[in-house]
Amino acid sequence: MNKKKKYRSELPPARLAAIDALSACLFKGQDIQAALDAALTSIASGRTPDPRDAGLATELVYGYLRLRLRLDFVLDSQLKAPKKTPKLMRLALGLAAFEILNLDRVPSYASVDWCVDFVKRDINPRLAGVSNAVLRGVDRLGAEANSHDFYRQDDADRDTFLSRYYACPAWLVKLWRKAYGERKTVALLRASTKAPALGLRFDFRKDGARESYDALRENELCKESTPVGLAFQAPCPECLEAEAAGFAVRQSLAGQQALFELGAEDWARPVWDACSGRGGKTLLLHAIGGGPIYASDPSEKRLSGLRALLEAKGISDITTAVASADEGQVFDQRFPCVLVDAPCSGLGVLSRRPDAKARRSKKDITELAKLQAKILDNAWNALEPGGSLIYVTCTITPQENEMQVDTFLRRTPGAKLLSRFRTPEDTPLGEFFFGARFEKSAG
Ligand SMILES: C[S@@+](CC[C@H](N)C(=O)[O-])C[C@H]1O[C@@H](n2cnc3c(N)ncnc32)[C@H](O)[C@@H]1O
Repeated sequence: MNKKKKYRSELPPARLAAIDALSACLFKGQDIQAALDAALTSIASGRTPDPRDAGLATELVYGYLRLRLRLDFVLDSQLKAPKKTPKLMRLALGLAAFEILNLDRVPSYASVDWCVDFVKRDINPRLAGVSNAVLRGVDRLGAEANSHDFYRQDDADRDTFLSRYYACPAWLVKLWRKAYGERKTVALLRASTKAPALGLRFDFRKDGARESYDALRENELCKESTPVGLAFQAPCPECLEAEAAGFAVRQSLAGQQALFELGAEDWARPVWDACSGRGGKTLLLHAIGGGPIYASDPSEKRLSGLRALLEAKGISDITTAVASADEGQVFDQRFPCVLVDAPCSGLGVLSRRPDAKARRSKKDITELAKLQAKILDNAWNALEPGGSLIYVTCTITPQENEMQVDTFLRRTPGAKLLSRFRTPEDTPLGEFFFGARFEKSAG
């Protein structure tokens, strides 16, 4: 039997799934959640994966991605030839270093063992000794590797220090410091290194859901609420029960807050949700104000997810269409309210989508800002006089947020800014949304 195959089957399942998912994400550009789902299905040979393996693999993958640049700096301090290290070996070492420095319940020797065996059997036997030495070195560093001083020992400038310590690409640190200043940047960076709050949205049409919401709001782990949602510092058994009973589904509370802050409870119907995706916000709007709602998205896959939900819930007053919203008329009518939950760089939700740190570049922001501007202009054309256009992003860049709003107002006669919202920097939710509400003059 091929040695490589033999060892892969011996690698602890959660580590195997984590390495496969991270390789697919970082080396082949796949979406991390899709890659993790595929890896977990594969280790369970197509069956439902063991929940403990799935839980550990998820913690490893997301924890590693949140701290990847910091872990790389730690590895570089221990490697004699960092640039010559094969990328799969660096990934395995980084994952093991993450366990050693951040997971108290995993003994260091266990992390060293699986990683050294993996390097020996799956990468190159001659690199096993180096791997062992590097990980022992990381273990000796201990708490020092999580201290500020470790990342500025070479008199690194402030941007470099922040980039290393908070594991964030230097271009983004620079952009945030210039646009938003020191305090806000550090708050954003700090949030990006931690898991976000668990957000739930309740479906009060389900018997028992209201009681579950009321009881859970009193739970000590509950951090914030909206009229239909709650956020928890960490998943508690009662929240998981509420999900299992069908009372609630996961949905970012920061995203819910943005809609409520922009007056979602009063938006006139019918609403056109022009970037509906799988319909998280479409269903929230339906829950608080009913239909009719028109939902469209260019992604057939995402929209079919929404259609399946509508069928399962027996909702008939949401009409769907696969369509881009950046040009032409999608539905054959005008609307008193249009929601543009825009495609964006996602830099406000790095805690939930840490793969964006590796995938996004400065150039993407310019491209996305152009697309957002086109969608805004086209949505404006579909708006009735006196109607409201709502613009929402889950990112933090001036080009996609404040500047986007300002330039839209400048080039659009009859547009008035009614309100603007930004998730406060001291939010306990770990995620940041931006939104604006425009009104079209009635004349
Ligand atoms: C932030 S996500 C929307 C999330 C969704 N509203 C929800 O709450 O679940 C942005 C969406 O914009 C869609 N999109 C990308 N390009 C678009 C375009 N040209 N016109 C309309 N939507 C677009 C993406 O497919 C994606 O589903």
